[in-house]
Amino acid sequence: FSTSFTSFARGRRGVFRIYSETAPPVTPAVASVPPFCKIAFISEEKGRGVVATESIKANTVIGDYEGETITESVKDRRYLKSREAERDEEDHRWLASRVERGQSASGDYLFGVSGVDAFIDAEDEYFSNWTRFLNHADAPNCNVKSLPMGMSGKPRVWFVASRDISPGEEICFSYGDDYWIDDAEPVE
Ligand SMILES: C[S@@+](CC[C@H](N)C(=O)[O-])C[C@H]1O[C@@H](n2cnc3c(N)ncnc32)[C@H](O)[C@@H]1O
Repeated sequence: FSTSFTSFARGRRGVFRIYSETAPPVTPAVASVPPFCKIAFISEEKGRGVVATESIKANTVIGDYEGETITESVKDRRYLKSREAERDEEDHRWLASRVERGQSASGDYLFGVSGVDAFIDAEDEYFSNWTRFLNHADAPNCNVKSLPMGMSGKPRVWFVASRDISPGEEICFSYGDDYWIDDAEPVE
């Protein structure tokens, strides 16, 4: 099964700069980082990312992409400007909760899982884990895999090292061409 990474608000980089001048809060996503890597500020363009602190062997499963599992129609109401008017009370509560907790709502952390009407939204750091900080690279050192249903009964998306990774290297995967459709271009 293939999986696509989705962005709805390319160019809204402001959301990534909010924390760049002050220490970011230790959210559950930040606290979940495993011993073999750390979350670090990479650059103004990329924001934060994940850097290996230990050697990681090729084919190591490095982690699962965790977040809120939502349907395509919920995803569209939350993030598409053209569908904003269709938001129901729950959608409004969801947005207010993000704002209250200082969480962005850019739509840049969505994984569409093939074979099922499901997107994993890892934008909210209180409902996701460290893998939300993995940045894109054209020549990545890890691959992404997915299944429409894992042992939890929900879709499963996970990352596997595609080659040996050395301490100090940024851990990245390829978001795919569809992610960078608007004005923004990835940097290496
Ligand atoms: C899933 S987030 C990755 C974590 C993000 N860097 C952060 O600080 O929360 C995806 C966003 O990171 C930035 N990004 C990731 N890889 C990039 C790259 N190679 N070049 C430029 N921006 C990148 C873009 O703003 C993109 O929308």
